[in-house]
Amino acid sequence: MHAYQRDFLDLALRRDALRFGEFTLKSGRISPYFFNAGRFDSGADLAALGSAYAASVLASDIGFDMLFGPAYKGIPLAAATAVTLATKYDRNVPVAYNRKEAKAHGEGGMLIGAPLAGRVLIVDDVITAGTAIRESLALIHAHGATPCGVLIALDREERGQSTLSAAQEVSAEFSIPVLAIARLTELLTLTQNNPTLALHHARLAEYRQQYGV
Ligand SMILES: O=P(O)(O)OC[C@H]1O[C@H](OP(=O)(O)OP(=O)(O)O)[C@H](O)[C@@H]1O
Ligand SMILES: O=C(O)c1cc(=O)[nH]c(=O)[nH]1
Repeated sequence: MHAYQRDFLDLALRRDALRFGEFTLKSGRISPYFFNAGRFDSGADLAALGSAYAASVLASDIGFDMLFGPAYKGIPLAAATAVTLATKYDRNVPVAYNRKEAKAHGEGGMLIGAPLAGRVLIVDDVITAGTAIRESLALIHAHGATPCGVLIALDREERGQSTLSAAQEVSAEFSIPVLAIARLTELLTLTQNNPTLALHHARLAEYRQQYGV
């Protein structure tokens, strides 16, 4: 495990953004753990996340013109990443978000922020079965823009529509990279090696047997 992955998982555990128990997921799967990016709820937390996301994408060879943060939790993550890119790396990129329900008054519509154009990098919190990312990809295509990659904090490494993981499927089907700061693999390593988390390890491993790749 890399130091930046441990730092991210440690922060998530300290903030209770990573919890163990029984959680129903968007896919209907019942999971023994849950990543709630909404717990990164201070300026300092968002700055730390923005730095981790920005560093990950800049260390990759993904070329991008703008960021897109899917509602809801992708919104502050894309914003934090855009702020870091501008303030730390002198790279001012446009940023856009969507609404879950269309707005019928004022400016109206589903999209907020910069028009979707050029190479769009999706910034979200987590990928499970890939539904949210596929919706974002469809939205970007529908606006005539080009998705160029997906940047997430946690890849749960779960099966999508085939025997591949959702991240692998999206990557192969759309010919784009899916970059994650950490994966279930690192979480399993952490829970195995940390005495206070060891009791969760078996349930995570069992869940991986059921839904993982
Ligand atoms: O890969 P998937 O199976 O689609 O699951 C992952 C998605 O589920 C959550 O979104 P959700 O819309 O539930 O919640 P949010 O409004 O809190 O972002 C999460 O933020 C991911 O976007
Ligand atoms: O699959 C989901 O719905 C999901 C999983 C997870 O760990 N965190 C989250 O916000 N959603």
